Amino acid sequence: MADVSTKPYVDLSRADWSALRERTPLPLTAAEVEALRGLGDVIDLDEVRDIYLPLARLLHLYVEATHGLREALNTFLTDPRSPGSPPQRGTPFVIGVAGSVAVGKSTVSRLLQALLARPQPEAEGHPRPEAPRVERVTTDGFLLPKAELERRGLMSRKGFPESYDRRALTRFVADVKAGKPEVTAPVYSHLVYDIVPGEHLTVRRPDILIVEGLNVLQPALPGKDHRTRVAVADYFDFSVYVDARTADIERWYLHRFRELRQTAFQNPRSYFHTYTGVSEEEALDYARTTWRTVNEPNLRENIAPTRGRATLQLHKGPDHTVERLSLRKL
Ligand SMILES: Nc1ncnc2c1ncn2[C@@H]1O[C@H](COP(=O)(O)OP(=O)(O)O)[C@@H](O)[C@H]1O
Ligand SMILES: CC(C)(COP(=O)(O)O)[C@@H](O)C(=O)NCCC(=O)O
Repeated sequence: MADVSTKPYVDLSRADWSALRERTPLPLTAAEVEALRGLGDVIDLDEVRDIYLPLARLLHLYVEATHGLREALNTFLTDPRSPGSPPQRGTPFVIGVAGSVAVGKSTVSRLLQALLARPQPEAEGHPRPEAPRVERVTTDGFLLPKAELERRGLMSRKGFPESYDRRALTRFVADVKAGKPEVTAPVYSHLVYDIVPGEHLTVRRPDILIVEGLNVLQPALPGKDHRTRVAVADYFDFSVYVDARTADIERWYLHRFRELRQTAFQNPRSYFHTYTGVSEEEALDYARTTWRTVNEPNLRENIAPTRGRATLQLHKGPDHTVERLSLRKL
């Protein structure tokens, strides 16, 4: 597995990576397997064991290392003239999850949330740490409201960087990262295809925050005054790019649309309810057009170019199983 190349990433085959699970303590208990099944996704349990358990272990190592850095910072900041000067409190560890529409970001994020929230093993000489509190937010809450997208002529650019209130998203993550006791985010409804007026989600100083969205690895826009602005990714301690071949992602997108037509779209309040009253072929034609004119160009122009900014790239095969991984060297 030795990697002597000068590339910024270490490439690991599935076999290399899954061998690391031998070093991952705490295999899943039967109750945890049941709980994971209850997440609502069809996740193969071998995949959880071979790919996502080692990933959760790696993330815990990063969290611990970050705590170590904070202690070093506190030592540095301690004023020798007033030894009682207050130490900096720990701030949440922030993980970004990026990738195309329908590549599996939500599934990976929900899984990581469940795995990271498991109680951690006792380290020698230390009391058993409490199970971390892990919160998850999706960036769709920061999409501009439908009326505003219509006003700006952006309805066919939904998911493109300009369809979001990027400042509000960055401010949200900056506030969480800074340790604010309560930070709120707007909520998007896939049912009505719009922001829900008056609804918010509140994040209260979690140990770990997962921020999932198409554009979370986008660099900052240059400021009007040419001063550098910050982007949401500047607050990430770790990031994952979920990668797959475009033809596979299109197939997953169409498959999900077909499933939603049998379930969520049946609700008369659904924005897509009309697609339950036409033939499957007609409904799929609409989905294919949305893929070809919105989601695929967004992937090509905006999302895929951010892949090289991620700490870890998961490369999926046609059946969602991870075939290879690229882990950034520090
Ligand atoms: N690991 C996986 N195994 C099987 N199916 C998956 C997996 N990940 C995602 N899917 C399926 O692929 C589709 C897209 O996944 P989703 O997590 O909703 O994507 P995104 O959040 O990127 O839009 C869904 O139908 C989901 O059930
Ligand atoms: C809501 C989305 C922009 C994704 O949001 P996000 O990743 O920011 O949470 C996307 O799922 C979407 O609805 N795109 C519009 C095109 C389509 O209907 O597929």
